[in-house]
Amino acid sequence: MSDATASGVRPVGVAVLGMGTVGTEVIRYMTENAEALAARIGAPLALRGVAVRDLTRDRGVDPELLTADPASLVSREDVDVVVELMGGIDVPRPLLLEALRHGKAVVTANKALLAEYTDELAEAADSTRTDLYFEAAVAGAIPVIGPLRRSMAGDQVERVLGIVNGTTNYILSAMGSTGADYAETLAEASRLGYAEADPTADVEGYDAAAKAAILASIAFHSRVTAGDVYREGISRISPDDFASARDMDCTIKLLAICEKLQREDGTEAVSARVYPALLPNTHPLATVNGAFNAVVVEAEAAGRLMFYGQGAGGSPTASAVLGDMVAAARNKVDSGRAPGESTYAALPVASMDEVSTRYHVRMRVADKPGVLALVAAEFSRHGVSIAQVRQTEVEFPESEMDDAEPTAELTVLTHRASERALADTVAALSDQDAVSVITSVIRLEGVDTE
Ligand SMILES: NC(=O)C1=CN([C@@H]2O[C@H](COP(=O)(O)OP(=O)(O)OC[C@H]3O[C@@H](n4cnc5c(N)ncnc54)[C@H](O)[C@@H]3O)[C@@H](O)[C@H]2O)C=CC1
Ligand SMILES: N[C@@H](CC=O)C(=O)O
Ligand code: NA
Repeated sequence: MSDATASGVRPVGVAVLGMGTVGTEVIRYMTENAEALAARIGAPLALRGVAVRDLTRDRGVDPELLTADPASLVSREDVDVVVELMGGIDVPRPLLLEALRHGKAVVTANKALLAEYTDELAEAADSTRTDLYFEAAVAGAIPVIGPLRRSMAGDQVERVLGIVNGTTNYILSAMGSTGADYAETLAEASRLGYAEADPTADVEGYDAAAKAAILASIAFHSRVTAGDVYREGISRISPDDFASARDMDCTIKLLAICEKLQREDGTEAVSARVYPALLPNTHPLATVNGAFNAVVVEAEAAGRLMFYGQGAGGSPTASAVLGDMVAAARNKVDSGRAPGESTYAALPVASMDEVSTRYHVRMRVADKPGVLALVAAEFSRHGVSIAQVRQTEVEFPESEMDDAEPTAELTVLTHRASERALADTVAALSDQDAVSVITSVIRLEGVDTE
């Protein structure tokens, strides 16, 4: 990227903070496609500096551009756009506030930061009428933030349902299709550059929860933070759960569900939740596998939309970062502005107790007369209607036959019920002597019937 052009157009100065999986690809494409990007922007991009931790590594970038001091880049006169690809919260947060308050546009992929501090960052951007772009923060390469912020700004979004974490989808897809080992598949996802620096963020649902918070905030024009999102990860999902899913012609996906709920008093609230769920094989999201993501948006005027693509990986994510960079750079050339953030609706966040869905409960019970009736009575006592029941005898190894009590595996699929009623039912069953263990409770989503 040159610092001047034959036409004398002032270049748009870019600083990149972090040159890891995503940053490396962003800089590669910036360099390889410099002319095309300049034509689209109306001016060339000029890489002013790259913040890295290790200055000694050869990164294919002019060593003169490398710095271990990201703060030195964010307020430089010759920097117009700051691209943050470091991750984490405590280090990038002050850096990006400083950049925005100096009128630099910010492009970031940092969902953990945005899920907590979008309001503060947006306010800083407004204070100097500069831009905050973050398409890469949710669902990698998939353009879903832009459509929600811009294309659907005139519609009434009712629900956003998606697979928004590539690492867990890669793991669950492998477990479901080949019975792959959880730990080995997670290690492979890290090797492929899908997982966060700490993969706990992925497998315990924190990453998906951060993305759900961002989606809910934009879709419902309200402030939803990661802490507002009900979150379950996938580490408890077992091969037996997949066997059960197959028996029901279902698969298991980690879903992010953001929706407006009508409360009993007629007011609206926002529910945002992330959990592994059974999904019928006929559902469009059931065929989203590997590190792919997909987001289904349901809106009053548009109806149902689905956005699909690679949700993780350095190159796919770089696509979204580069798109934002072009937009931010064009705005610097043309004095335009990115779509703003509006939390005017200020809807309250619903508690999980206000959510109702369907549940698949698996338990080990004594195989003797009256147990089935006892279990059914507990569901009935808590107002949970049973849709299907399945009981199979448990086979014991020869060596355990003499001492083993006849035991059965009992599976109950419910009709729609409240989280509270289901939780109370499970607690009551756990207290029953005839129920030795509740082996799993998984919600069933994507089924329109009650
Ligand atoms: N990997 C992926 O598929 C996606 C990642 N993201 C997000 O993009 C961001 C970057 O992700 P990755 O590139 O995968 O992470 P990474 O861990 O591969 O790269 C981060 C880089 O930033 C550097 N860094 C961290 N703190 C620094 C500091 N104080 N000074 C200088 N350098 C520093 C690290 O040394 C590392 O090279 C994260 O916020 C992540 O959540 C978003 C979408 C997809
Ligand atoms: N670790 C994340 C990266 C993209 O956001 C994921 O697996 O989706
Ligand atoms: Na995206």
